[in-house]
Amino acid sequence: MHKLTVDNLPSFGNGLESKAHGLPAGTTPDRETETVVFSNPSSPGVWDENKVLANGCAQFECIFLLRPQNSAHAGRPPPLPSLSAASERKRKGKDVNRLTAIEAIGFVKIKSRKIVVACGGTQLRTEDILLYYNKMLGLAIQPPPRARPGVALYPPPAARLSSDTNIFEGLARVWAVATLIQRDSGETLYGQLSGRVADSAHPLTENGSSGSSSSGSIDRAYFYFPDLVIHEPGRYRIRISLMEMDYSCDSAPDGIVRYPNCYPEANTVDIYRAHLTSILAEVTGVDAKIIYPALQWTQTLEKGDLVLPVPALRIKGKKPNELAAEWVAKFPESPLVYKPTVNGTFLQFFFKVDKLAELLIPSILKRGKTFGQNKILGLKDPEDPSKGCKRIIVEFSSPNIAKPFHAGHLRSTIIGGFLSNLYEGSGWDVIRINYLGDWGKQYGLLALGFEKYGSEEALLADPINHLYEIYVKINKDLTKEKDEIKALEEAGQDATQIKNEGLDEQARRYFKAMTDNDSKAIAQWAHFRELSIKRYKETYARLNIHFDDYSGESQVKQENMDAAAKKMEDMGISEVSEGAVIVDFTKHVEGKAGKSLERPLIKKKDGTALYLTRDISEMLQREEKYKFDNMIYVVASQQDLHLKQLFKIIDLMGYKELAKKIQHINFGLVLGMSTRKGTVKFLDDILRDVGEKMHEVMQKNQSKYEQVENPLATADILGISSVMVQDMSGKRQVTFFSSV
Ligand SMILES: NC(=[NH2+])NCCC[C@H](N)C(=O)O
Repeated sequence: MHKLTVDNLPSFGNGLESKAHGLPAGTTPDRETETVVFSNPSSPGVWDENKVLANGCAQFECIFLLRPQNSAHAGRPPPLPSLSAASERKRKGKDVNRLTAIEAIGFVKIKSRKIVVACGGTQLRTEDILLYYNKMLGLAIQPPPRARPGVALYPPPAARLSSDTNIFEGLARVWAVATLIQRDSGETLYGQLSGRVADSAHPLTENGSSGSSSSGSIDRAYFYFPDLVIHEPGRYRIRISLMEMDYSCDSAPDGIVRYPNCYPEANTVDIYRAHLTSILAEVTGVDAKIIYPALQWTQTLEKGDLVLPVPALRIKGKKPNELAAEWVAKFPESPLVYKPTVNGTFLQFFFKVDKLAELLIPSILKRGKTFGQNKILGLKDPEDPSKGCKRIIVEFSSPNIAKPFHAGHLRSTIIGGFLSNLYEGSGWDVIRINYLGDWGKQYGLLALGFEKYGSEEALLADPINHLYEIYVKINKDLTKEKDEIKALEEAGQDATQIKNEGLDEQARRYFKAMTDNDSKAIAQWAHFRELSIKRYKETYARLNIHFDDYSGESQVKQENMDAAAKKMEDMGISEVSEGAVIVDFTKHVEGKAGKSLERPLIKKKDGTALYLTRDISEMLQREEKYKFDNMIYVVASQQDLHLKQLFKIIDLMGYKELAKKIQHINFGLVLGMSTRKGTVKFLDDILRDVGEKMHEVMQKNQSKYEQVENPLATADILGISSVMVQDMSGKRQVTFFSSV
């Protein structure tokens, strides 16, 4: 961009303005005079309360009489354009000389500092001028002395802003926009003025360099329009409008429509959506409320930054592509977007890049770590923050103690972590729950295994791996026992003794002791659980993930399961089948849907509860404990059926409100997650492996590698990040292959 400083800012220079400024003719105003012309009470631009317009803007104006004469500026005026015979005739017939009369008008609204232009609003139009400051502002406009149709105005119009208060801090949000107006009728002439019609403020400090102000001095800024072209001869006024974006959004003044879901203060793209909506409402004649939600993000940038599917505007009787072409033809010049393009039945919008950067970068700098967050979304009542925010439970990761932390758990951890952060960034109160697999007969078996193979020392040193080793060993023993029983029975021999005293029976009894609250059994189990959680926490911390509640299957209270079972029985949801309790969905849900839900077990013959039984009561417990507004289960799609059964049972039990609040977020499995070493069993191993792989890759470029300060730690972070990013970049429901 052309860079201006105080010294090369084109000066007024031709003496004509001095007349308009009340200075003796022929004098070239010095810089100070130029700048403060409108705050000079004797100048024509004096503030006049009587001119407060209906829209709340005060207007003061200064007419510059422009006649041909030698200008004093250094640059040469551009050559006259060669005019076509037709326009030459038109020009002569209308007795318009080659110069276009230009009038500059400044509008300044002086009121409270509150201002809304783009805030959820519709007002980001070139003709809108809303600058609210609590102190007087001076606006000086320097029009060019000559203007020729079809040739860039020269010297380019520039506007200066001055204030005796500090305006620099708000300057990133101030823009000036040039609009061409028919001199007599006052009509706004879209399409007749081209070039860059909008500019953001360039701070101007006393010493001439851009930057922050020194306190006590007058803050000044300038706006510059280097390439404005008026196409047809005529008499015009150029209006320079100042506008300030207000991203704070705590209130919208009367008359400004707020689209639902429009948060420009949090999301710069919403400024564009609001802006496009106001233009499109005019161009299409469709209600803005229909247009705004129809403007969508694109998947890839070559399709534009925003698209409008034309059929979404529900216009009957015309083909969408014809409508699109019509609208493009009518689309006015915009400071923010290029003319849209038609692609099939879509209108594609491309943002003007320099403006986007000017809007986006200050917003990023200002908001720092909170950039991208929008806490309003999570409010119970967006109009009244005192009512508090909504609460969501995200249940994710949920590994099983003493069993491998497999790829499914990893994906659940990553997706659940992201979801939690997204909700948190959206202002929800997020409760992260890890629902551990920590209950059932297998934990009785694990305790027996520990008696046989365990060591307290090894347990303390590495609980997760040690418990897993024991689990593998004791399961081997169990398989052996089962084989023995099978062999005996096949040989027609009696296997009762093994059945009554074997490992399986002992495990059952041990687990029974656990459910009966036997203190010794419970203490041992709790010890395993605590040590495992401690280690999990350390690993999760490497992923920047934490949980608010380590719940688990063990935490479901027996009395709650009894109550739920009774309720299901009373309501006729469950029934006894071959000594066990089941839910036969074909009896409750008609047709195919009922059939596909199958006939899950609720209680085994021996009266013990199952995975599904525990999930039912756990959900009711969570509702009681957390009084959540929504709950998400992040679980692999392998368990789709389980969760469908769970949700349906809750619905059948009459918890209709609860049933509406719960959601299963599933995902495909990651296949081929084994690694080169074939030793990946736990999250720690996965993270170690990806770190090592990353380190290998880094070493391939030795010269770069040497520049890395702490290569191992860097590789570790890069490895973890790549695992997370790779997961999120793939489609959630797709099963994909991955190998380290
Ligand atoms: N509420 C639930 N059932 N959550 C899913 C738990 C996942 C289970 N622990 C597993 O590893 O398969």
